Amino acid sequence: MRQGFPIATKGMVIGILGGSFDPAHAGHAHLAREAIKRFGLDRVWCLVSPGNPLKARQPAPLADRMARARKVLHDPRVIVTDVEAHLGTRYTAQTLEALIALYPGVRFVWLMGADNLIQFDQWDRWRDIIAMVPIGVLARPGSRGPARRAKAAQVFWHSRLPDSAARLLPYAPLPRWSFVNMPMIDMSSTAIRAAGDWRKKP
Ligand SMILES: Nc1ncnc2c1ncn2[C@@H]1O[C@H](COP(=O)(O)OP(=O)(O)OP(=O)(O)O)[C@@H](O)[C@H]1O
Ligand SMILES: O=C(O)c1ccc[n+]([C@@H]2O[C@H](COP(=O)([O-])O)[C@@H](O)[C@H]2O)c1
Repeated sequence: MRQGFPIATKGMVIGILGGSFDPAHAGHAHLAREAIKRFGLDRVWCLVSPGNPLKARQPAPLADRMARARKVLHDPRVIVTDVEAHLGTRYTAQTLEALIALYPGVRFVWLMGADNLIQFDQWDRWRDIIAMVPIGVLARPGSRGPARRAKAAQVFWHSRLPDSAARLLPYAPLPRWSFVNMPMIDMSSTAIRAAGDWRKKP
């Protein structure tokens, strides 16, 4: 595998948590651990995005966000990667197409907090994304109700796997998604940024 591309072997089940990670925090680490447990994943790849196409605000430099994410997400099963910068992709549909082609025999699951499901129908080619990989949605404070009423959830309601069957998500026929509840951590990058420049802190 080329430099900058995480290693995966055939048969592995990998959850992909895309995000700005501006900066990474305990909520991300918690989501990754819970996703491994609930969906029976071998690894979680945290894809530190060059920039969310829906966010006008320019994030902190990628290298700073990567360094902080590596500190916060220190778990041997969690890989922090800037693979989108190496692929040259910005939209999730493109990224997934590239990863699926590059890693034959690897099963990918796209992970997101419930807040992302609310605006998922605004993502580029969102219906293609749900046709490409199963989607695991994890509860986030304040977002559970609105996420259930989200357009994507409504349109694909019949494709929802119940929380109790979440371990089947990586293997279920597509389209398939699951919403799992978990003990929630009320943390956000927005709140950390509001408290000051996180790059100046140890
Ligand atoms: N506390 C949390 N609980 C559950 N999911 C979370 C939590 N924080 C972030 N996530 C999820 O992690 C992914 C990446 O999030 P992101 O990097 O945008 O962090 P954020 O805290 O939401 O940032 P911001 O406040 O800048 O929007 C998203 O799918 C988001 O829903
Ligand atoms: O592809 C899109 O249109 C799209 C629109 C909004 C967000 N995303 C992805 O969703 C992930 C979460 O983004 P963020 O900024 O909310 O952390 C990250 O991987 C983004 O690239 C993707």
